[in-house]
Amino acid sequence: MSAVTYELIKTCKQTGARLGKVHTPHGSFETPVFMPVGTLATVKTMSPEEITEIGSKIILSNTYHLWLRPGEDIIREAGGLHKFMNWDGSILTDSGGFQVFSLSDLRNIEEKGVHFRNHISGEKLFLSPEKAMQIQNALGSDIMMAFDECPPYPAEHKYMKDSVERTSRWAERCLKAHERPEDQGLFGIIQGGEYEELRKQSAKDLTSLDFPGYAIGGLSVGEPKDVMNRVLDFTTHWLPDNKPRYLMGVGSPDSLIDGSIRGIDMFDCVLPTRIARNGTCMTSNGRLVVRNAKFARDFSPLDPNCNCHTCKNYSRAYIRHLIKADETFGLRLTTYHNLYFLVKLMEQVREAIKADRLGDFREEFFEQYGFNKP
Ligand SMILES: Nc1cc(CSc2ncc[nH]2)c2nc(N)[nH]c(=O)c2c1
Repeated sequence: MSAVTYELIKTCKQTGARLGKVHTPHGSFETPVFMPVGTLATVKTMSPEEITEIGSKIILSNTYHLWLRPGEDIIREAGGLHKFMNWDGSILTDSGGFQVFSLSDLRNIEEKGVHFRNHISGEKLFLSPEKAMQIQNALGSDIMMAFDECPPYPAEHKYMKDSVERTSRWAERCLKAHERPEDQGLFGIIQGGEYEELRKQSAKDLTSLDFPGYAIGGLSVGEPKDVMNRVLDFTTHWLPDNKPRYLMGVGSPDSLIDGSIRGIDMFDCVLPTRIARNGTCMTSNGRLVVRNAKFARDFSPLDPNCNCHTCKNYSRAYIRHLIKADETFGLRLTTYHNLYFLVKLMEQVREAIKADRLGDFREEFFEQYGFNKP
């Protein structure tokens, strides 16, 4: 019995969206779901209690970062990542390959794994499918990701084909190296760029290995949104209905809705927490850059339609003042609001699926948020 199982509850009659539930050793969560990112064992500026208060039941963390600092041995000795960070919900950890390519130089990828330079100390390091499994086993995450290569966008077909075939061989090595599949679910990651037959090959290779869930990787790497949507349209066809589908690194409110419409169940993105730290907020009427001078005497909430702690207690003028004064409390208020906004957005998506009207909801949300503006 896998540690992670999926329950398909219903499919939206108006779109390809699915209402489901994922069960892990640390609880269950409804899908489609947005997962806050806590790269270094914290969702930046938020306490675990606040993440729970916002309504999140699963967060992400990073194998690469925690391996480098503080080291998986310390986290293992603490009793695992849940105990170390005092979070008793579910945790998904990415496998490190993507972070090596986005953070380190001196990268040399070969069949055995990836040689690179530690982006903090400069020392030469090596990460392999086996090492990525060993680290995630030590972290004790509920959902582990296979070690993959996420090629740059765009990539030549020949390079992408060789990379997909290596990522499939690495996936098999991950399954062999994974110590406790009964305690931690391991998801395979589909690659293949924008090439339909490579996405089909990757999906067939990985679904033949029968992972408890599948991620669609290699997207949200700079490609236009219509390319991402086209790749989703044909890739989900080759994924089983009874397993979760996780679109990595996505995203913005429009991509969360469009990905849900295309049958994606799980999303993550650093966007809401990252833009919050420079004073940019997501609101039901579009983005609001609260540090702008025009809000200096605006005593209304960030979003008049939001019931979050920030919007019920603090004004744009006050939050602008804190951000301009580099007061940490300001970042906490914007981060709390942005995460609450996306968690609530996914609740609305799930409600729209229940009512078989996600297509109508998309039109209403896009209109109010301003996505349709030329
Ligand atoms: N866009 C994108 C984002 C991420 C990071 S997801 C994440 N890790 C930690 C937080 N969020 C990816 N990760 C992997 N392993 N493979 C990918 O193809 C890929 C693509």
